[in-house]
Amino acid sequence: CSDTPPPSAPPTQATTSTTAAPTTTTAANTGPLVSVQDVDPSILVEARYFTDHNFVGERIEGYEANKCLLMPQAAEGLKRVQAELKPKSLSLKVYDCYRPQRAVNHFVRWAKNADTRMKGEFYPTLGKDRLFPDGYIADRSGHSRGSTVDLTLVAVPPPPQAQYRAGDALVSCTAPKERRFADNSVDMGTGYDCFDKLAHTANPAVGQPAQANRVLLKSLMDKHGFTNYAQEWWHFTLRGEPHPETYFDLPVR
Ligand SMILES: C[C@@H](N)C(=O)N[C@H](C)C(=O)O
Ligand SMILES: [Zn+2]
Repeated sequence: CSDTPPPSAPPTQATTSTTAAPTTTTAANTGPLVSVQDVDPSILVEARYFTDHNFVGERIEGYEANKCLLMPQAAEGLKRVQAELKPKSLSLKVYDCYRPQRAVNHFVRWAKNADTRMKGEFYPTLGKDRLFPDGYIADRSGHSRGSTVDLTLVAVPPPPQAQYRAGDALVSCTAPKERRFADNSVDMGTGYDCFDKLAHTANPAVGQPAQANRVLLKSLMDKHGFTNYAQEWWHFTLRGEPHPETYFDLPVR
């Protein structure tokens, strides 16, 4: 089954819950969220929305650090997946974890403006006006509930990661791995946040070994309690998540 993002009118504010009592004692106020690297330091973090290398082309509001915050239950699930990957000389790399509601609101504002500077890589075949209606971005995202994560697989030891600089030439995320942006991940058939049918997890047009890599990631995540979103091979939500109705707005710091 898939975690279908519910359609709804764009919220102007998070429903809740910045007032929830903190359950951790970290320096930053992370409410009930924990840093995944405190739970398993071997999990790689490349928080794309903290950088310019994303579909908007600039750092997204609410991301103040290269950190992955999640509910403890979700972080523990990732730790179990990581343990299964270790004998295969593979690691998880997370691209996005908890997403503040203000970041979602930034996406909503961006969708209404005329800027298409990142189209060539991230939505090469779709108008940006289709990204929300077609389900590639949600105006009420599971990420804001703290139990949804975008992630991939990386070989261990991890190859060096290329750095994107604003203004670099863009290559379609649907291009073969050798031509598209040099992510240090294994081949998943498309780049991250590739808003295209080729990113649909079960798309048979994806070649081997990318298809096998998708199956491996999905099956291990499923085994440890996460459900994949059928339109995005990288997007998973914890079943039985602890705050299914709460859209948090604490910054990631
Ligand atoms: C934007 C993309 N990374 C993503 O997470 N999409 C889903 C549908 C979401 O916004 O929740
Ligand atoms: Zn996602």
